[in-house]
Amino acid sequence: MANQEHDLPLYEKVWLNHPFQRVMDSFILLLLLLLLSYRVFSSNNFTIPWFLAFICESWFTFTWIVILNSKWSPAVTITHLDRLLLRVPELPRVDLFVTTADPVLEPPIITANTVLSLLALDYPTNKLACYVSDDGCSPFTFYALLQASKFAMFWVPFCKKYKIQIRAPFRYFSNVATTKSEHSLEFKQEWSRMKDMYDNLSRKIQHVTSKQIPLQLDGEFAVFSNTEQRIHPTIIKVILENKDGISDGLPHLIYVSREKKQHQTHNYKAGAMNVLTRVSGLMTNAPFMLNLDCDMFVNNPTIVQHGMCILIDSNSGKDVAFVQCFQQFYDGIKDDPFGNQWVTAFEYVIRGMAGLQGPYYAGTNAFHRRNAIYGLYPDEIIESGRKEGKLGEKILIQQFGSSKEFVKSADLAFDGKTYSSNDISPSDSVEAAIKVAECDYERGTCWGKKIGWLYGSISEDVPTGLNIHRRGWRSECCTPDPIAFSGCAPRGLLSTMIQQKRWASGLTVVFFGKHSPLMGMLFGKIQFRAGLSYFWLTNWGLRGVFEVCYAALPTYCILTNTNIFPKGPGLWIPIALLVIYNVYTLLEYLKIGLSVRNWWNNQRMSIIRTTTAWFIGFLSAMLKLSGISDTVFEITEKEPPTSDAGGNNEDAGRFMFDESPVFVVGTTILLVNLTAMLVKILELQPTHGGDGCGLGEFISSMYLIVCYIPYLKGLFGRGKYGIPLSTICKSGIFAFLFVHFCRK
Ligand SMILES: O=c1ccn([C@@H]2O[C@H](COP(=O)(O)OP(=O)(O)O[C@H]3O[C@H](CO)[C@@H](O)[C@H](O)[C@H]3O)[C@@H](O)[C@H]2O)c(=O)[nH]1
Ligand SMILES: [Mn+2]
Repeated sequence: MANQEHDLPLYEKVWLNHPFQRVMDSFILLLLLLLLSYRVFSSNNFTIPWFLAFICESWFTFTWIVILNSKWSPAVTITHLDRLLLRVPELPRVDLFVTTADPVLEPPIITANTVLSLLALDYPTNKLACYVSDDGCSPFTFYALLQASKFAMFWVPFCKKYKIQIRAPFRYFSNVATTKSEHSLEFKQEWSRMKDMYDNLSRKIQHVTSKQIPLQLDGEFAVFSNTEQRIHPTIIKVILENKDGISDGLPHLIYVSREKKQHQTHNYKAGAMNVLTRVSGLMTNAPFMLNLDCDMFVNNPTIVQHGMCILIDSNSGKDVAFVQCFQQFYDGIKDDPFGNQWVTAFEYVIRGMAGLQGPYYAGTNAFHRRNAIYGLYPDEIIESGRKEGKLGEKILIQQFGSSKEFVKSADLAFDGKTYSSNDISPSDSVEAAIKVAECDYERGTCWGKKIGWLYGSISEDVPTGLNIHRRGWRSECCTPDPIAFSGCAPRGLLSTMIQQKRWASGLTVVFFGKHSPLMGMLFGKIQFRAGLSYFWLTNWGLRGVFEVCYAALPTYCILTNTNIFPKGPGLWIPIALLVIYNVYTLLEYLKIGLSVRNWWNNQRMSIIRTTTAWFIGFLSAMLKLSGISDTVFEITEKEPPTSDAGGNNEDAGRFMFDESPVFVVGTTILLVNLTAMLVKILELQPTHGGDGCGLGEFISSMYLIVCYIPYLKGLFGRGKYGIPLSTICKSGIFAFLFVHFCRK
């Protein structure tokens, strides 16, 4: 009987079928092809604009095929915790990674909450170790973790005793009403005690970070004296150590700030992740790792069990390298005005990828198999060991660096062996760990090139995932109820644009680099459809170029009184496309319970984002690829938890601008279109013998203006709600040049 239970699968994968979606997708594709053939076969004219339109539309058709390919075989995974729990003694160890990089943009209280939610996971605590990487080298962050670890001694038992779901205290206390009568008196008392303790904790952290109370850099903190954010030696501190290996205590908690030297690149988050991988390899060497950004917290305390159901399943889990959970956000502004909650992308595209070789790695909310990160191929594993003969120590040192201790741990990881619980005592390995966190450690090794998190792109997540898929691994989504993790999305237009620009730029570098999906398909084991679905993601920057070009065409036509769209019956093709595409996407939104407003906001933002942030991102990627300037990882600002937890301040959802070049592009597009409208209405168009501009161009230009209405308001807005004068001037010059060039 027991044996039989052992054979039951721990998870199942179910493919979904959406016939309506397939019909609509195909119909839209048909219309696109019709439009293309119209262009080819109409003897109308073969002018440059006509040709450009053809190129752009071919691109859009290709993009549509990519999207349709990604969406067509959606799958969900169903995990069986009950079956896993029959094997509790054999549950594998899991190392938990959190990254933070700036105590101002990422308030330490947020990181502390992430860590608290991890410490309180429903998983044997002797099998967990939590590592925090602090690229900010901030005594404040360290202080916050130290205080949080003291609070954890009360918080974790409280959560487990009362089966609390949300174990990040700031969220728990902000949205749970606990004075309900069904709660016992004992619970209410403990609840208030916890709340007082948490308030006290956050007040202390607040006082220190706001420098109301100066932090003395002595004792535990002495290592932080004489450090600068970008120049300091490695600091590793074991904050909590589960010395007796008890399963219902607290996990290990380790603070890591890798060495930084002036003028030495540190490869941003990818560099931090590789250091965490090595440090944890020395200390606990768990076969699996979970990585979270500091702005995410555990929303489902059983999530590690869910993840393990997939990864240790003896059948279909064998070739799964990582398990990706959706990125979902709390306190999202109503109706998603800046389009950064990505609900439909996860629901349709990423679920779709899950039915192919698997979702891409999104940088956070993912469980990784350690030896896959170390470069193992799935077919090198047989049963629990490694098939091929062992790599010699010499080769391992070449690949993994000169730490003998680390090489030994990597060797164990390759063999699928782990340290026995009794051997684990993180504080014994601090010295060796400091060494592997040094700047020069990676020199000449394969870190960041072939193994670990890959360097070179500021969207390190995508090439890292591609590199894993390239070896023939699969990945899976894990979407339990309640949702696995919850985090904060950028709150304003500015931070959204910074994030979008970074993604587009990083993804473009990937697209043209040696870790591109195409290379993975040609020379690696990325399956055809999976590789194609990666195009959806890696093409974001390129999409910006085509959309800017396509946006310029109708205005050019209006200004010069020419046309790119068919006239007469042919006009119905683009019009039908516009209408049907919009109705179809609207239905997609309604189907998963989103509002019409949400749909429109996202629709509009997709135009604004593509033509501005993605376009600029593409340009910056080109500068990087041609070696002119490097790109930097600009960190998204995270809002500290405030008293008005609903985010109901008056600025929420309002468009605010600054002097960033992304707004110059948008304002230019708007100004050019307004000019074109003016020219049309005042009938200032040149007259010539040819075929003049028609309804198609007019509708396109109007549609763009409607999308850009927030910018139109910004032209007249004041203060932060207005587009800065300098931006308007720059855009004015660009717009003038464009109009002038057209009229010539
Ligand atoms: O030098 C750095 C820069 C950033 N980070 C960390 O990277 C994470 C992500 O940074 P954030 O500013 O929050 O960026 P987002 O745009 O929200 O992140 C998304 O995009 C990134 C790639 O651009 C991915 O790494 C993330 O996982 C993904 O959530 C945070 O934990 C940072 O602390 C570092 O550790 N070191
Ligand atoms: Mn983030």
